[in-house]
Amino acid sequence: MSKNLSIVNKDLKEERDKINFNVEEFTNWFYGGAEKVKEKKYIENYFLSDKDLNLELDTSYLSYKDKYEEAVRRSIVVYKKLYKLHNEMGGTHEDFVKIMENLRFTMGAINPEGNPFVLHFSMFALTIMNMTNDEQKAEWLPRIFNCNILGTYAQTELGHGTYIQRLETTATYDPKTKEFTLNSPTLTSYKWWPGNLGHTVDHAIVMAQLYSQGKCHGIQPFIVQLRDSETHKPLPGIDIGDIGNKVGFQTVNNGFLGFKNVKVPYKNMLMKNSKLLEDGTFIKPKNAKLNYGTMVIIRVHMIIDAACRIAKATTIALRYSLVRRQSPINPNEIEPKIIEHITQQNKIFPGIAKAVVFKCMADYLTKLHLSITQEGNTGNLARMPELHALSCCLKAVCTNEDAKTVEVCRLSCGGHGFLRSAGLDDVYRNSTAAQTYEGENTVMLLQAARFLIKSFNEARNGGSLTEGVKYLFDFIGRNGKREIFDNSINGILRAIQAAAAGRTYIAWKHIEDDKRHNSIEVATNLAGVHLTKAAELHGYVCLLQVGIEEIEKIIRNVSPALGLVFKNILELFAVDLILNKIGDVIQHVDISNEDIEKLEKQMETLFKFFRTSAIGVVDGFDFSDPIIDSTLGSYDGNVYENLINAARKSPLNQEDVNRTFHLYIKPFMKSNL
Ligand SMILES: CCCCCCCCCCCCCCCCCCCCC/C=C/C(=O)SCCNC(=O)CCNC(=O)[C@H](O)C(C)(C)COP(=O)(O)OP(=O)(O)OC[C@H]1O[C@@H](n2cnc3c(N)ncnc32)[C@H](O)[C@@H]1OP(=O)(O)O
Ligand SMILES: Cc1cc2nc3c(=O)[nH]c(=O)nc-3n(C[C@H](O)[C@H](O)[C@H](O)COP(=O)(O)OP(=O)(O)OC[C@H]3O[C@@H](n4cnc5c(N)ncnc54)[C@H](O)[C@@H]3O)c2cc1C
Repeated sequence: MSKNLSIVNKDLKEERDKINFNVEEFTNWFYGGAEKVKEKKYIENYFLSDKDLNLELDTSYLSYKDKYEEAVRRSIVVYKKLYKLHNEMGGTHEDFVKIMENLRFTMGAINPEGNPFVLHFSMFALTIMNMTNDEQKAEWLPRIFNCNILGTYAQTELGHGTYIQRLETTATYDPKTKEFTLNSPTLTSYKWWPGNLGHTVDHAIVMAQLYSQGKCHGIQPFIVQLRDSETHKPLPGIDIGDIGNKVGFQTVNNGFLGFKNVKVPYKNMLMKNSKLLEDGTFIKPKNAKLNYGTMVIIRVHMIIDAACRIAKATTIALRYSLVRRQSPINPNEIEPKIIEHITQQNKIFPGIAKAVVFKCMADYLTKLHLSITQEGNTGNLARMPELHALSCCLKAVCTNEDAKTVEVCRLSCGGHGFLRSAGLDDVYRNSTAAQTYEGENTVMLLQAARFLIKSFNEARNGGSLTEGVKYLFDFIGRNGKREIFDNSINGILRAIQAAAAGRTYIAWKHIEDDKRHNSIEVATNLAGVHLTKAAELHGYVCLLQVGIEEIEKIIRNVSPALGLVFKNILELFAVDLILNKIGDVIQHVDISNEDIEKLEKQMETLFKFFRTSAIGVVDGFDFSDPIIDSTLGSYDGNVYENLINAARKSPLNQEDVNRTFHLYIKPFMKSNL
């Protein structure tokens, strides 16, 4: 997609003239190579240039219902084109995934408040791909791929989202009719939240408690038809609808769903993992948690989403900060660009570094997921808990950081940041939604902490540990002595590791002490705050460790000028991290006041260096103007023209006197009260 062709603001041009590395080289890294960048630009342009999308229409002014209808209309334009492009590209599955992955971000510009088909093209399809036997794949995949049926993933209920073992929807098998009967026995058993469920899809993966031969066999996935394929009317026994207005995701069409004696054929239970014989005999899977697999895949994908939201928000905040002038630093000088205020740099530069490090982590986790899945396909499930713990931990840490950073970016744009046209509100709403969906973040941290405590026990007993938690051995080896701080990047990593291990030890000790008077479960609950802190610190250890490893590799493969920028970014991430976690570090590391002052000074030096590179890095994220969709963050930096133009489009400005004046205001003013 070409940059905006209008004249670039002179302050922004002056900044770009000073960039001392090759921006394109950075972009090539961010998207995985020059070929991928070309592909991304092509796909973006292919979709966004379509006039039928009518992207001129600002949907934020529409009613709830109109927003949904417009989102469906636009999505259909997109998906028709997707299939056309897929055919042109050769029609392989890889081509499809390639388009989908690029489309994910383009979709944000097309449906800023969410995509009413996202669950079909993600959780629904992925569950069928990964949890079915061969016959089921043959039956369902072509229909899903061709969109002859549309589906969602219906797990959460009114009463339970986190504790999925206690979901209440039942699926009772009758071997005589070879059917399941689905029921929602209570109000709290109603499915509640599934995206696209309300009025869009006609099928769902339904997670329900399986009853057979008089016993409950835990939650299992079923594919269930919900609406008639011709009329789209709910089928008999199905009570379905939209859950109403939300904080965000307005056009995702999250829904509710109740069942009353709904019959589902035998072949519709997904049977790759658990199996039910036709006579009703249940055969347990190798690991009961295999049914949670789709959630793991999506959590892995959520890290790159977090990186991209931060990249987008920092692009807006930085470009704006380079053209906005306010408050002279020296009283007799002209007002500087607001970025010259060091506090502004402190708000934005660490965010840019996070986007880069999260992208490194997303690449790492994607590879790890692939390799553990391949092991799983050969029957080796040994590393499933490690992947589960890591994906929970990073999903929580990255989306928490994401929401925090996006909000700081909004604040860094002052009053204008509060305008919808600034483009930060939808990013924030999507960030904060991600803190809850696919596992509430506290709960995710507690899952990761379980793994940490297990590993700590293992380390104490001289057992073996997975690579990512080997630092627990160092802590135990120090035998109560504190880690000595040294001010290098690896020194910072060791300090954060010591803090994470130390907090794990505090949580472990808390549990051990409380166990004397309580059950292990109660003792674990009482240690909850320590456990979440330990898991959070562990997440930062992983990010820094992977950041160091990946960025060292990158530096070896890019030009020296870009290498220096990456080095600067890594140090920014590390120093910002240790200063933010200094309380935890002080508890477990021998670090002096002078060391801390040195770190603070180092941060200032890092800011100074990054001051000239920052614009190159955010330009290198390569968000085109339609994707940025921001009056403050467009490539040309013409923020004031953009702001007034956007304001003029307000529906209230389409007439110079609003009817409420004659209806209410004038009579009120003339009434003399
Ligand atoms: C048409 C063609 C398409 C082609 C497709 C191509 C697609 C390619 C592109 C893909 C693009 C992707 C795009 C992504 C965008 C997606 C946008 C999505 C929009 C939003 C959708 C939102 C959806 C949802 O929210 S779905 C609902 C999610 N719900 C949750 O997350 C619930 C959270 N709760 C849990 O996960 C569990 O209940 C848990 C883990 C908290 C506890 O479970 P439990 O059974 O009660 O477990 P417990 O007894 O406590 O034991 C813990 C024990 O179990 C181990 N464990 C748990 N889970 C796992 C696991 N998954 N794997 C391995 N082990 C696991 C855990 O380790 C503990 O072990 P021990 O400590 O040893 O006991
Ligand atoms: C935008 C959005 C989209 C969604 N899309 C889907 C979808 O497509 N399909 C689907 O099935 N679901 C979907 N969900 C549901 C989502 O997965 C759940 O809301 C989420 O897993 C949290 O569960 P909950 O709502 O039951 O929260 P609760 O578990 O009730 O959480 C409430 C509070 O209790 C705390 N808490 C709960 N359990 C524990 C514990 N064990 N230890 C400590 N604290 C605890 C939590 O930390 C939280 O503070 C969506 C949700 C949202 C917001």
